[in-house]
Amino acid sequence: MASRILASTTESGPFLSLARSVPGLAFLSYPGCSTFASVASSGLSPYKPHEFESTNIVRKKGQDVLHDPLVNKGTAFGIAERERLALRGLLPARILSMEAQVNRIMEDYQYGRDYIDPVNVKDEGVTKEHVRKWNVLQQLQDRNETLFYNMLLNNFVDMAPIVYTPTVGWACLNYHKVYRRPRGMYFSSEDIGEMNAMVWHWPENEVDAIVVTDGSRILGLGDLGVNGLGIPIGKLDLYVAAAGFHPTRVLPVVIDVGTDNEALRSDPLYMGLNQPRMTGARYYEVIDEFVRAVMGRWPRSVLQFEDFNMANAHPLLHRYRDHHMVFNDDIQGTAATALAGLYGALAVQGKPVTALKEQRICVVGAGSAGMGVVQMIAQGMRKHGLSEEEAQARFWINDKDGLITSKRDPAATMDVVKPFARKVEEDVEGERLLDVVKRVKPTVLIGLAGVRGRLFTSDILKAMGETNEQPIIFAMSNPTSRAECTAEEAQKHTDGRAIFASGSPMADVEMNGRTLICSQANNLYMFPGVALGARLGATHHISDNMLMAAAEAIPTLVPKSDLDRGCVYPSLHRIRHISCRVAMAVITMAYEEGHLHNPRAVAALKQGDDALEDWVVDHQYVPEYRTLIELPQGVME
Ligand SMILES: NC(=O)C1=CN([C@@H]2O[C@H](COP(=O)(O)OP(=O)(O)OC[C@H]3O[C@@H](n4cnc5c(N)ncnc54)[C@H](O)[C@@H]3O)[C@@H](O)[C@H]2O)C=CC1
Ligand SMILES: CC(=O)C(=O)O
Ligand SMILES: [Mg+2]
Repeated sequence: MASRILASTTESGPFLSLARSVPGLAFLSYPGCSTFASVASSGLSPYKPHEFESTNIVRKKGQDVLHDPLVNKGTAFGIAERERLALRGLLPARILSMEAQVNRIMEDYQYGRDYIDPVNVKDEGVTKEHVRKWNVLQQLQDRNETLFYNMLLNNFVDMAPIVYTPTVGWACLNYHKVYRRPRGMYFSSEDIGEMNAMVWHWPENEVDAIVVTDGSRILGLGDLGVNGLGIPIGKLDLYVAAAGFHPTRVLPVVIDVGTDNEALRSDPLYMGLNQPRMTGARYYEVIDEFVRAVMGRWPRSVLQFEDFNMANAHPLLHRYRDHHMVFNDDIQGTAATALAGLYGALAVQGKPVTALKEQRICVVGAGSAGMGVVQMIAQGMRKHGLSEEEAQARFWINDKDGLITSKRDPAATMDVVKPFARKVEEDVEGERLLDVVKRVKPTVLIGLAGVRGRLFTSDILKAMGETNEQPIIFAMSNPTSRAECTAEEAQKHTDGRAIFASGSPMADVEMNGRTLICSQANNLYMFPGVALGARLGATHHISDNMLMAAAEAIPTLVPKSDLDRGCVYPSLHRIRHISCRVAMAVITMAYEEGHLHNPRAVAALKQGDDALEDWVVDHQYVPEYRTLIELPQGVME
């Protein structure tokens, strides 16, 4: 071994002379330093000019390569390097040239975040202030996750709209421009046959929660391909902050099967496969292999499906839900959230939960979210005594072609919709929303269509106000640009009598000296706690009854004083507590259904609510600094 070592990151000037003049001195420069050390120790001259050309050979693997600025090439790593350096799965599929990478950074260098189309920013209901804050938090997350989560948890109401909707929508639209380093895993249809090996490139042996998207329906923004990864990242930020999952044990994933978004595909900065979206059996083959691979390595993990398009969302849920702890947030999380909100709204009206079965409910949007909501509310109505047919008859469902009736072509109607199609004598198939509202006089109007242009027009809102003392109006589409109406519009056209909630946060409305509350009807009330309950309880799967129990838990957390102000949901200031209660509801229902497989959860449950709550809280990650070194006994940190 060399007895004396000189280390430097530069190879010039005085260092080189010194290296040459001292016999036996090993000169360490990066990379390729080991060559010098061994040359020196062998007794040969330490200096051979060509050896100062770095050897380029990297001994690291996986994330250690990506996180080493001296060797990292990011999306420019070629296929062979990705293979040999265990990078497959850690980078998006498309290989970018250095020139493309330069262009991405140059735009930022020249114009800052302003180059990211300010019109687009405004259009999405996101301000420049949102973008600035997103940037600050994203950089912090890359530097220091403990600090990031400490801030997010302690400023949840202020910061959730930055890491989550609506700003996350903007981040997804611009992901190919704002991308700086990878986060999470990337699988693609090119990886068929390789996924079982690729999952081992992820450095963590323990993963408790995975959120996966195929980017096909990102919020109401459509097909964004791999740009959609922003959503699993944002959701898992909330898993950590809101529910207390450990940040090293959550895994965001995007599955790249191409995109039908041609503008994105042809953008030189886009990082996904340059192919149309894959469909049919081959698509399911990709997803099956992915599920097998992640569940093979992390069998105790919860797997949340997020923002899959309508054609695949239901089939995928049913494909896996009996075999793994799988749930679809858009179908089930949204459904439980909407039901919880309806119970909350009834409480605001001073009515009992049983009044659910008296509601006439008009739903706009018959996709994953809309039909999930309809099914769960119907299940709630059945619980309160209605037959299946009676419950179905309390819904009027509208899609892009208007009111759905039994006259609709069955081939063009999803199976989940058919039982709710109006069974009518008169021909009202395709009736316009305004006419439906005027004719039916619904007590509840729910929007989950996800389209631009306010679907709840002033006439529709006025009609709701004319027939209801306190109309219940939930404009649940995200992000803000896709909401069916604003809180202000809802209140203005109903003389301030609406019980209103929106999917993305909106400000309360000041009217005639009163503050009219805008609640946030978003599945963030559900998914962190549902996953926490399932993971802690080892529930094997996630049943509809568990989600129903979670939905019923939420309204009990709204204090009377908040109900009097018109709040439909508990305050997000208490998100940890809310997620804990949701987790407890899931655990309790799992026990009743015989699916609570963690004996410690069973033991806590049997000691009563307080003990169960303490047990759940004990398992929640707290973002505080802990010492990272072993200290001798008696030595304080
Ligand atoms: N607040 C929340 O927690 C959640 C909100 N959402 C939002 O719901 C929206 C829809 O999501 P998915 O159901 O998954 O989408 P989807 O694509 O599965 O369904 C959209 C539905 O809207 C209908 N539609 C389209 N244009 C319409 C129009 N002009 N009038 C009436 N209906 C129309 C379509 O026919 C389809 O039935 C998105 O904006 C999404 O962000 C989804 C999940 C949770
Ligand atoms: C909130 C959510 O999951 C969505 O808008 O898709
Ligand atoms: Mg979603």
